[in-house]
Amino acid sequence: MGVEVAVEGLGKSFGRQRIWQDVTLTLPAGEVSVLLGPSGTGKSVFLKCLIGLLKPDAGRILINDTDLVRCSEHTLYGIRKLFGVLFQDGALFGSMNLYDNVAFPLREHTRKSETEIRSIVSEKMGMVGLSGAERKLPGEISGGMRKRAGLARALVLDPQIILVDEPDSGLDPVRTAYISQLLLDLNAQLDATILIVTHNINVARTVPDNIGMLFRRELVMFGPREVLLTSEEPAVKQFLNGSRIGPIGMSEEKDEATMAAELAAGATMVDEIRGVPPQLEPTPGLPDRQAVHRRRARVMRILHTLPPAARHSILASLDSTDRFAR
Ligand SMILES: Nc1ncnc2c1ncn2[C@@H]1O[C@H](COP(=O)(O)OP(=O)(O)OP(=O)(O)O)[C@@H](O)[C@H]1O
Repeated sequence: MGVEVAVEGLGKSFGRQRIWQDVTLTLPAGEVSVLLGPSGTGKSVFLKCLIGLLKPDAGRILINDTDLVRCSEHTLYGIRKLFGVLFQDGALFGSMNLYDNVAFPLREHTRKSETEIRSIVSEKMGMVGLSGAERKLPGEISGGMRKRAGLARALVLDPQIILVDEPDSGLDPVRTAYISQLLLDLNAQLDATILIVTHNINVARTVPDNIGMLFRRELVMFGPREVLLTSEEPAVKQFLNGSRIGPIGMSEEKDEATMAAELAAGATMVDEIRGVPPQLEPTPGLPDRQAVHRRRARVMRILHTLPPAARHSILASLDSTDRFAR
């Protein structure tokens, strides 16, 4: 099963530019979480802090009781092996075919024989639907295939935490739907903790168990998907509706005067989308997601702390058996 990642009071600046501060959240073990936020709010910086590529200025990142922010290089090297990362463009080596790209971490970090490597590479390429494409070069395949190859490479060391940076960037809506399904299927098969960074509203609405959002250099909220999807917080509503109306402006945030002028002019969101759509389920034939059962128990424990709309939505999503069992 995946491991929990607890982030406490994290802050990061570059020189005098503060990216975000006081970010506190827990990625529950084995669950799928999404981190949303307008462009430039520091989502990728957050991912890089999680894997120790950037050092936060404040706070802690706890994994298996080790604080990544303060541990030795040696310990960090060990903890990094728990992670699989899919970077935006797949980050493949252009001169290597897909097989060698996917095999690369195994050849670098393990002493496995070429026979063992062949079996792992073909298993992972099969999982992402790329069997048969082993001899292709990254330049010869589509962006969607490159992402899937990057995902296969992220999986070869059997990660317990998978970080995915904008799986939808550069993909059409149909390919985005396929990669969304793939991420959920992988969660069912591996039970790994997954964090997806995106600004794709459909991915946020249908894939994760938990959602958070960065805005104005802070984490606006993080919690069960129902909390953010039913939120009345203006920035969250605006973002989920992809609307110009609200506090998010062209260059991150609007001033009060502009917002007041919009309201005075009677601006409203066109066709506002509300409610909590059903979450994607694993492809038939795959195992159940273990995370669903753990999450249900976890959410029921914190139900009384959640806003009424989220509570209502969670209770409505439970079937009669669940209600009976409570
Ligand atoms: N190594 C770095 N040195 C200095 N500034 C950086 C560095 N990396 C990122 N930044 C700055 O941090 C801010 C946040 O960048 P980041 O790429 O994390 O945003 P993002 O939310 O992922 O954006 P997008 O959705 O557009 O990908 C930007 O202003 C960027 O210029």
